[in-house]
Order: sequence, then structure tokens, then C-alpha cells
Amino acid sequence: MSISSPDTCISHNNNNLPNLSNKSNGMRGNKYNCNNSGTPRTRLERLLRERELRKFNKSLNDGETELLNNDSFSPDSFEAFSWFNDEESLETISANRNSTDGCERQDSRASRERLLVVANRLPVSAVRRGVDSWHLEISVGGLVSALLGVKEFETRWIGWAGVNVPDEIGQRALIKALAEKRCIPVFLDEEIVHQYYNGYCNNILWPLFHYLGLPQEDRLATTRSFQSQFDAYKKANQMFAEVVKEHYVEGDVVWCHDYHLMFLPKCLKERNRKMKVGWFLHTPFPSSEIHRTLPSRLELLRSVLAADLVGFHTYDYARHFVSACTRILGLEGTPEGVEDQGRLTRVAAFPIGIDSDRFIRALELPQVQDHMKELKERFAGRKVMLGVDRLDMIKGIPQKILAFEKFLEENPNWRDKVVLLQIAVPTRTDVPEYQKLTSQVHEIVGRINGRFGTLTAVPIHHLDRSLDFHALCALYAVTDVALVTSLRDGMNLVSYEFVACQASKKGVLILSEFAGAAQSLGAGAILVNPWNVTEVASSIGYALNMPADEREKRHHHNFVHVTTHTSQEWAATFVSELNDTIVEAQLRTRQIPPPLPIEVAVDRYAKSNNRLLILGFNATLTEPVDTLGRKGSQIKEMEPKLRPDLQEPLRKLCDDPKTTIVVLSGSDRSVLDDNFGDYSMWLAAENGMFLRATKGDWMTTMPENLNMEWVDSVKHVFEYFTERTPRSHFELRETSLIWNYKYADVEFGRLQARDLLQHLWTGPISNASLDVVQGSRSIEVRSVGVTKGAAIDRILGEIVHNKGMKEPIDYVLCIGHFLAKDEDIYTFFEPELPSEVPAPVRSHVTPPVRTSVSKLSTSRSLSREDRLKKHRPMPTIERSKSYHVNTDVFQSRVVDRMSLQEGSSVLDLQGDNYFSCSVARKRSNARYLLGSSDDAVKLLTELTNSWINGMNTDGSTMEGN
Ligand SMILES: O=P(O)(O)OC[C@H]1O[C@H](O[C@H]2O[C@H](CO)[C@@H](O)[C@H](O)[C@H]2O)[C@H](O)[C@@H](O)[C@@H]1O
Ligand SMILES: O=c1ccn([C@@H]2O[C@H](COP(=O)(O)OP(=O)(O)O)[C@@H](O)[C@H]2O)c(=O)[nH]1
Repeated sequence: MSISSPDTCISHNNNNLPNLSNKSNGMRGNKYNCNNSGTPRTRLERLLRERELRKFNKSLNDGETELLNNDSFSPDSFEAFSWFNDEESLETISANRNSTDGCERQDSRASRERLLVVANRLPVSAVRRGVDSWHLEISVGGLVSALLGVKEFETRWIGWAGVNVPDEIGQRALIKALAEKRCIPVFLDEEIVHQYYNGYCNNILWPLFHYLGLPQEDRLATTRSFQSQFDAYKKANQMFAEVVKEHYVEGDVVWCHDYHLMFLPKCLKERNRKMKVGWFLHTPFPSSEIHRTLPSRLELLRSVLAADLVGFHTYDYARHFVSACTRILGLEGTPEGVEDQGRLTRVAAFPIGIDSDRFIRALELPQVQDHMKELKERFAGRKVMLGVDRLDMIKGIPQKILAFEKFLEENPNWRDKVVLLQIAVPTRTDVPEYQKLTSQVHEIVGRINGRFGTLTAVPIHHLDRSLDFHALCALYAVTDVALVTSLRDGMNLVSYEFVACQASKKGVLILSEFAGAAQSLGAGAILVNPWNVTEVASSIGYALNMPADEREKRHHHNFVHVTTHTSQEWAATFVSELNDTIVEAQLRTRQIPPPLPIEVAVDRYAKSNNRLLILGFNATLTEPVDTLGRKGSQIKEMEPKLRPDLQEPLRKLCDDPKTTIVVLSGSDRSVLDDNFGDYSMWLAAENGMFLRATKGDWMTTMPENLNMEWVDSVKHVFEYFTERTPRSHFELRETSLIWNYKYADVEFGRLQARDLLQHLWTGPISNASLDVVQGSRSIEVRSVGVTKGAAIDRILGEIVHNKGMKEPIDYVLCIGHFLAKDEDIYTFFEPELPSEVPAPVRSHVTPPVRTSVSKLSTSRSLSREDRLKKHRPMPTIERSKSYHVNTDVFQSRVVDRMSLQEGSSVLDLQGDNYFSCSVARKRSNARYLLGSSDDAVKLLTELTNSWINGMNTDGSTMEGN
């Protein structure tokens, strides 16, 4: 048994690898990751090599970067930002270089790759101090902290400065102030911010992506309707795209961030297809069942898919995204990502990290040491528990406090020995849900402090404010137990920062299993379900009482992770994979046939005298099928039907005496009869095993000894899988069986198909002489050797004889959405090249040049003996209709098909008069591609028009063929 897969192997052209920096030259072909030739061939080889080069360059650059960081330090402009103190400056994340965006200075890092980071929020928020004067404050949030750690690239940051600037003077002054920090503002007015940021982003997407569901649509308030908010969202994304366009320099990597900018990849690619675009989501991506509740679910997914690379914090989120694309968009999910018409969007997990060195170094600073001393004195004799969160419902702050209350309730001996410090940074304060949360938390804290507090001490210190970097580091360092109880959290960097600051104390981390960080710090932390208040309360007890050696082991595990999986590594890996994705895409594109030059095909058609059109049926002459199967209950109605808009052109074309049309399909005879019975053409059913001129009877060419004993066993297997796979069905044809799961749940269908194949491969029929042909959503079993390419030989012989052809066929157009196995029909008409001549390289610019075919090679046709086989009765699998079958005629005519009566050749495809064309299958051996059956309609209509116009001018008559 042979199994053929629809996938085509991709060959790699090593000349197209990205240029590596000079430093890399000495490292080609090293022992770690290259093949013998020293040039990486596979994606993994390339990525491993890139990683090695990064490490190598980093070691060379480290000394230099230190110097540059100090050199670029500009404390004056950031005196108010504790995060940008003597060693922390935005300058350190971006190189200085003259460029189009007004960022001046040049240094030795100018050759670094330019990275445009596009995020809703800039790392600084602007506060207006006068008509043309601005004060910049560092923005709070994990996205900003992580990206501030990215130093490897020459970075520009494009985003919203968190403020409405309606006047030009203010805008100009802000642009200037931000340019010093390598930041470029996007100006959003109040109304847009309200609808886009407060509305669509934070009231709809944010809760939905964190499994909190969609809010009720308020019909009375237009500002709270999905549609108006989504419109504003799209508009805001367009505005970001405009700014990117303005600052983009060819070769830049554009990295879009987060749920605010899901529409951006599409906007960017529409403006410039060549732009390298990555998109990273900082929140969870929910199960497809959650995403499908979103009214704009399709548009958002499609827009994100326009990116070259899509990244998530965890494999789970990536899996959910791929699953949403397969289930909601009906696209193909592969281990690499999501495939749509041969174009791949790579999807992968890139867990973010922090700049751990920055925290470790900060602990040595005198001001941090002072802070730590103060805190230790303040809380002497008490264990310190810490929570640091934006005041957001996803952070589970009420749940955390209630668990702490339960702990105090159950452990009276701890009441005066432990304190919970909760830093709750105000965030998104214009959104009503956040306002409600603030009051709720205040109320709970007040109640608990009232219950367990004394005149001198309270158990909970709750701060509605942010801390500066040094205060935060000091707090992390003196903490005994950190408590992270997010109900859902993309990653949660607070947990990483805590670990980085605990080298000496080795405190315990209690971490929600619903934070992305649980996947990386799970082994060292105590994982909890934040909804289970009892579990969290007992974990607090366990953590406070944990023996030193266990704390040490747990801490060590986490510390190693946090210090190796840094934000620098995260960004470098993402950008490196993005670059590689582009290389991979170029290699793929080279495999895709160029679009059919319809004008040329029509022109050649008009100029030839004896034309042959071979047309596939399904997905070529039929309407595209709704692959999602939402109309699955009407499967019967979805049996293939000729497109209504093709009926007229096809009928006219059939009347052209110089044209022979053959519909060659896998479908059975009844389907072709129903659709084409009253056209004047040839029908070849079941991949050419049956043939009929519509004026005559069906003939068969099935070999006499065709073994069909396997049919019952395969039918039995197909029945079994059909019963167990809702909305799948199978078709019993006379020479093959097809199990089709295109209307079934995609993932389940694929799993079932895998099982089915496994069974066919290894089960009782594994030794039968069968071909198992995999379609994208089907499995077909046929006798060995049954293909369209094998059949065309006999079909052609019969037609030539039947029509008494005197002139050779001088034009062939063969179009279809054929399975890989049947693509041998395309090669059938190709001239045979001398073996020493390399295969022609596919080009997108010039149509392929072909030699004229003077004679069909016998090597591609059946042997004389085969063709002379005696006729035999039709095998019966199951006959729903009885046909008159004249096998004798079909078989014997094949003999003469090699030459015309006068002895000249059947085919004379002078010049490029052969057009093989795949419809909507980009991985194809055809010479050309038509995007969809719509294009097939266009082509056939133009051929018809060309004939009718030609006929009118030369006055020829219309005769049937
Ligand atoms: O910009 P804001 O609306 O004030 O919100 C702050 C940020 O919150 C979210 O952060 C997420 O990113 C972190 C880093 O990847 C991750 O650890 C955390 O779990 C996420 O919640 C949001 O995604 C950012 O865009 C905001 O800037
Ligand atoms: O007073 C504070 C409290 C927190 N953070 C920072 O805010 C970020 C929070 O990131 P996380 O990933 O934990 O959650 P997010 O707020 O992004 O959802 C961390 O880097 C904190 O250091 C801060 O800058 N000041």
C-alpha cells in the first residue's frame, strides 16, 4: 500500500540566507549546528546558528555596551524618573543614529538592526507643564518593564503618550521631547481613547482574553456599543499604521504588541507587503470557545494572521490561537502555525523575561540598601508578605486578601507576626469596572484591618499608588513570601522580579496556576488556584513555615530560570525567528506557480486551430464550499454543482468546432451526467476510469484484472469512522472510496483521519494493492495506478479516434484543483527533457519557455500490451444506476492515439501553447496558478468571448464538436 501526502517537500536555497555580520564569518560551519557543507539548511539549523552568533557577539560587545550605556546616560532629562537613574536610561535601549525621525547622534552601534516597537503605550507617559513644555514619567506595566530590557537593537518606540494633545504647539514640543528618548508619539484624541482604549481594549478584549466574558451591550448608550468601539479600534490602529509608515526604513523589523493592535499587522501589510511584521500578545489568548463569542472574531484573527510571526507567552495560548483559526476561520493549523492558501503565518511561544541583572545590580545601590534597612526596622519581628499588582480585576486582589483573612482567622498565633503589604497601582481609572474594583478592595481591607488590627499595627498595608524602582527592589528583597493570585495573567513579571531580588533571603513565591509564569516558575513556586481561598490560606501557612533548605532549593530553581530567560533573550529570539520566517516564506514562495497570464492564454487560444481544454470539476467549476461546515446540515444540497455563472460561457465554448472540452473528475458518472449531460463535451468520471462523449454512451477503461476485493474491508472501516465522526461522510464510487471530513470539527476530523490512516497502513488491508490518497480533508482509497495522468493517455486516444482528428492538437489548457497524486496530468503534456538537462527553474517574471512537443513519449503512455488488453465486464462495487458501457471501443482506440491517421503526431504544442494551471492549490506542479474558481470563470468567459469575437470577424459558422 502506498500513502501519498498532499504536502510538497520544500527545498532550500542556501544562497538566500540572510547576510550575517562580519563577526560571524569566522564561524561558518562550526561543529554545533551545521551540515557538512557548513551552511545551515533547515530552519532549526539556521536558528541554532543565529543563537550561537548572538552569544558570540554579546560576549564581544559586553564591554563596549557598558561604555555606551554610561555614555548615553542623560540624567537631566529624567531626573524625576527613579527608573531612569544613573544606570537606567531609555538611551540604553536604543542606539543613537541619524535617521528620518529626528533622533540624532551616531555611534558604533549604528549597524545594529533597526527595530520599530509599536505598542499602545510608550515607556513614558507625558504630563503637560506649559504650552510647549512636557514632563515625562515612566509608564507602569509588564510590557514596558520587559521592553526596557531590550538592548540589542537600534530601537524606536511608537505609541500613545497617555495624554490628549489637541494643539500643534503642544504636539511639536512633545514630539521633540520624546525624540530624545527614541520615542515617537501617536496622537489619539479623547473620543478615540474613550472608545478604543477604555472601550474596545479594556472593556471588551481585556476581560474576554482573561476569561471574564463580554460585557452586556448597552443599547441605549451608543458609546458602549461593540460596533462604535470596534470602529474606533480600527481607526486607532490605522493611525498607528500611519505613524509606522512615516518612520519605517526598508529592512526595519516592525514588532507590534498586544491586544490593542490586533488590526495593525493587516494595516501594515496592506501598505507594504515586504515589511517584516511580528505581533506579540502579552495577555492570555483564550480558548477558541471564548474567542468565538466576540462579534468581531473573524476580522481580528484575519488581521493578526497578516503578520509573518505571531508570538505568545505560553504554548497554551499559541495552541488556543491556532485552534481559533482552524475552528473559526476554517484554516489549516500545522505545527508551524496557520496556513492559508499556501501562505504560512508562524505561531510560536516566546515566554517573556525581565532584565534580571538590572534588579540584581540595583540591590547593591546605597539608596536601595537604605530602603531595605528602613523596611527591616519597620517590620522587625514580623514576616513580610508582598503583593504588587496593577489594581485590575484579573489580578485577584480581593481573593488574595480574603485568603489572608482566612489564614489569620485559622492561625491566631500568626496575627501579630505577619504583615501583608499590597501595592495596588491605579490603572485604567476611566473604566467603570476598575472604579468598582477600587471601592471593593478598600472595603475588604478596611473590614479585615478593623477585625485583626491593634492600636499599633494593622495586618494589611494597602497602597493605592506605584513605587519607584528602588523602593520596589528593596521591598522585593525584604519580603518573606510573595503572593501572586492572578485569576488569569499573560505572564506576571512581578513574580520574576521578586525571584531576581531574593538571592540572599530566598523567600517563597506563592503563584497562581493561571498566570503564564506558572509554566516557567511552577517547579520552584507553590502553585495555587486563587479561587480556592482555603487552598491559598493553607499555602500561606506552608510558605511561612517552610524550612530553609526547601526554600533554598525552590529559590535556586526559579533564580536560574529568571536569570537565563531574560527580556534580552526574549526579544532577540523573537526577532531572529521573525527574520527566519521571512527567509522561509521566500523559499516557500519560490515553490508557488506564478499566476496564469490570462491574456496570453486567451491570445494563444485565439490563434490556434485544434484546442483541447481539460477541466477539473470540484472546486474548479463549482462554488467554493463553506469549509466551516456551518451549513453542514445541508450536506446533501452541497453536492458539487456547476456554477450558474459558468453555464452560459461553457455552453458557448462547447459550440466552438475548434475546441474539445473534457471534464475530468474524481466524481462518479451520475454527478457528471447531472451537471453536464446536455452540454456538447466529453466527460471522464472517476479519474478517467469512465469516459463518455455526451452524445454517446459511457465506456470504461478499467483493467480487466483490477482487483476490487479490498472494497468491502475499506467500506467497513470507512463506515466505522463515519459513525464516530459527526458530519463526516463517505462516498462509494465504482473504483474508489472516499472518506470526507470537510464539514466535521477540524481538529477531531484530523485526529480521526490519523487513526484511520494508521489502520489502513497497519491493519488487515495493509498488503492490498491500494493507493491511499490524502486530501486536505479527505482520505481516498483507490487501486494502485489509478490517476488522472494515467487516464489521459487513453482518453486522448479515444477522442482523437472518435473525432477523426486530422490536425494535431496545438493548444492544451488543463486546469483543476487536483490532488497531488493526480497532478501527473500536468506533467503528461510537458515535453520530455533530456536527462542531463536540469529541470527549468520556476520564474515569476517570465513565463516558462517550452520546447515544441512533436510526439508524445511512449514512456509516459501505457505499454502496447497494456493497451491491447481484452475488454472485460465492468467490476461491480455498487451500482446505483445501470449504464450502458461500451468498453471495447474505449480500449481499442487507445492503440491509435499516438499518431493521426496520416502518421503525424497527435500533439504539436508549438511555443508555449500548453497551460497547466492549478486552481487554489499553491503547492502544485502546474505551470501556473488560478487563485479560485472565480478566476476560472473569468478565464473561461474570456476564452468564450475571444472565440465569439473571432467568429464574428472571420464569419465562420458555429458547429457542434
Ligand atoms: O497600559 P496599561 O493599560 O496601563 O496596562 C499595563 C499593561 O498591562 C498588560 O500587561 C501584560 O504584559 C506583561 C508583560 O508581557 C505580562 O506579564 C502581564 O501578564 C500582562 O498583563 C498589558 O498587556 C500591557 O499592554 C499594558 O501595557
Ligand atoms: O509600583 C509599581 C508596581 C509595579 N511596577 C511594575 O509593573 C510591572 C507589572 O508587570 P506584570 O507583568 O506583573 O503585570 P501587568 O501589570 O503588566 O499586567 C512590573 O514590571 C513591576 O515592576 C512598577 O513599575 N511600579
